Amino acid sequence: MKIDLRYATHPEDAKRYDTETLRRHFLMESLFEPNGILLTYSTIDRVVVGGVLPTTGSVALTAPKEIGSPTFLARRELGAFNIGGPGRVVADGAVFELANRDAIYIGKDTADVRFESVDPANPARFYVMSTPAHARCETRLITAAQAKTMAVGDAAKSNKRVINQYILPGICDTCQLVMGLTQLEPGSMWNTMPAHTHGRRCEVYFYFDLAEDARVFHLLGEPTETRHLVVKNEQTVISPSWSIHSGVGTSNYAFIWGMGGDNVDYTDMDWVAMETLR
Ligand SMILES: O=C[C@H](O)[C@@H](O)CC(=O)C(=O)O
Ligand SMILES: [Zn+2]
Repeated sequence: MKIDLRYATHPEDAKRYDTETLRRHFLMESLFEPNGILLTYSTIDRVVVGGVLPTTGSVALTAPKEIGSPTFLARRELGAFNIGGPGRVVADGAVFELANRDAIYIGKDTADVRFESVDPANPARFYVMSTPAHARCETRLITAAQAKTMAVGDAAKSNKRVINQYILPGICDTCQLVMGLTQLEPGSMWNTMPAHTHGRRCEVYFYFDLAEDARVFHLLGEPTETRHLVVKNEQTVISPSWSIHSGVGTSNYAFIWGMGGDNVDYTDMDWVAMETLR
């Protein structure tokens, strides 16, 4: 396992960052390594995000020093989405089968977590996100069919997409972790415009299902001080609570969003009027 430490940033500092500095603080460029776990630990809401790519072996979630506990989930909860071939998560001996786009919520106190692929030639790819948790919610599989879907946007605005909510109260009990997956329709490239912030929570976007030469111009920054990051397939951007998080692609794409912070109310967003954006 490799874990990269990132620190929180004040928006007055962030507005002076050049491209390279923005990328160093807010972008995770690489998440997958065969039979490995690549994580980023951010002091923003103490979220941990990353990827697990089991091929021939069973990949165990160990607790590096940054986690500060004997096991990874002693004081945390975790969500994992499979974006690859058929996979398996084993949580304290209980086996969960995850097809493509199925997710699992793993509750606090789960001591032993392992990730596996059914077929090493068509490996599972798990995108994971973890937040601190101080109560145990039940570990459970949320299949793509069980997610709550919301069709939003329209083709004339190039933002027709389906927001799939997976880890949210009412669908799956959780302490502070909230996660879902948004799929853009062919011909639609914009997500989340008009944009919003939510001072109560940070948000992480993991973009995937992009062709090798496709890019998403991810928008971040305070609404009156926007910046962009050019993002490619399977890259991740962290948005502090003061930042918008929106993007436009050179093609359609999908992304997994996840939040951590002070509430688990999906609708708690501060919408930004177009007139305000700079
Ligand atoms: O706070 C919620 C999030 O930003 C996302 O759910 C937005 C999103 O998936 C979309 O607009 O497509
Ligand atoms: Zn948001």
